Amino acid sequence: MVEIRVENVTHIYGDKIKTVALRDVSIVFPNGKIIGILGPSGCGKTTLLKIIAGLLKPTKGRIYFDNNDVTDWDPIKRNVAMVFQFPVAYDMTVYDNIAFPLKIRRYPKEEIDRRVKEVIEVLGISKEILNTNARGADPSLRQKIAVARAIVREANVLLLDEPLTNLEPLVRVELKSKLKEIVQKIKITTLYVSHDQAEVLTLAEKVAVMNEGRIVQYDDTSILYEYPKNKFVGYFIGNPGMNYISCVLEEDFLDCKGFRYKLMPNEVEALRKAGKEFDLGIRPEHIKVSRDYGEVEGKVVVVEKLGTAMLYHIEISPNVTIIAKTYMSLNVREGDRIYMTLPREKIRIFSKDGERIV
Ligand SMILES: Nc1ncnc2c1ncn2[C@@H]1O[C@H](COP(=O)(O)OP(=O)(O)OP(=O)(O)O)[C@@H](O)[C@H]1O
Repeated sequence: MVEIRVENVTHIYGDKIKTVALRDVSIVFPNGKIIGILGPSGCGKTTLLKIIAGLLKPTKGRIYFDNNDVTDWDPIKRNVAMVFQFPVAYDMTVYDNIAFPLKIRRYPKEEIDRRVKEVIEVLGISKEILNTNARGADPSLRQKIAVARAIVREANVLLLDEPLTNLEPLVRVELKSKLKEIVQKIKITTLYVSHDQAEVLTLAEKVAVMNEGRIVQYDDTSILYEYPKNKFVGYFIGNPGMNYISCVLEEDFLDCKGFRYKLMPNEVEALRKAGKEFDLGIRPEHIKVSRDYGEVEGKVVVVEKLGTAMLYHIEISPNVTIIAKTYMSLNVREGDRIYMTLPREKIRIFSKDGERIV
């Protein structure tokens, strides 16, 4: 296991039609930790993983494993293990599939046996199927075999690119907790890419959020959620994302059209430096809703269910609708009046160019 340092990496695909996939990315992935990479489709997540693995040479910039500059090393020399969305099962027995990386490195037979036994135990692969052909295995078993093959040798880095995406929900939960257990046990530096933010936020210790080829925030999961650096992260993290209400700074309050938000003296000072117009941000689950009282009044325009939660879309002034998420049913219908309380400690304020100020 190693610390991975990405320094000023830019990657451009194509000669005639150019696509800039990464723009001057610098980031450090600490030794032995599991780090998530989140971002919308096409933001450059897979390109970054391929560059770290040595499958792609960056157009510009360097990659370091500890103090070694590995930019010109091939994937084998880097000793990186990878698991992708569509697991590869070789046309051989389950045992041979798992033992493959050890056999090509000419490990002694007893050592191979010992390691295969260890990983099948951790992953819950039954001994009975070791001699069956892996091609016939169902998708969840094939993915377990792919993970087993990745961890059976002492790789420097484990790269997981959407490893659970094609699995049944129950198997996803099982394999997710096994992955966490494995990374904690063998302390391998792991990068985990997924579209599923809930999956990444529960597995990873720290998460890098990407957008348009850049890292926009790299923090502990609770900080990303509570203190998004900008409006993009506030909206991207969360389900649904953060609400934004545009407002204007007056003497010592924000005029949010439907209501006024009283500011503390230090907030007034910080906002004055940044201009006149802002966006007040609040997460749907932090809004307290009531049929009888609250500081902000609105009209329910849509009621929908999201799993066990209720989402109320509430119009607080013409063209301004926010979403409140609650796990209690209030027995309100579309068209009803509703009242909201916005807890001070949960309110964030962003400049018009999207950066968080308060
Ligand atoms: N081989 C390629 N040739 C040209 N453009 C490419 C190639 N691979 C990726 N791209 C482009 O580079 C950008 C980043 O792609 P990348 O696959 O790294 O994003 P991603 O965040 O992994 O997306 P997804 O979540 O959809 O897999 C996208 O605009 C994509 O279309």
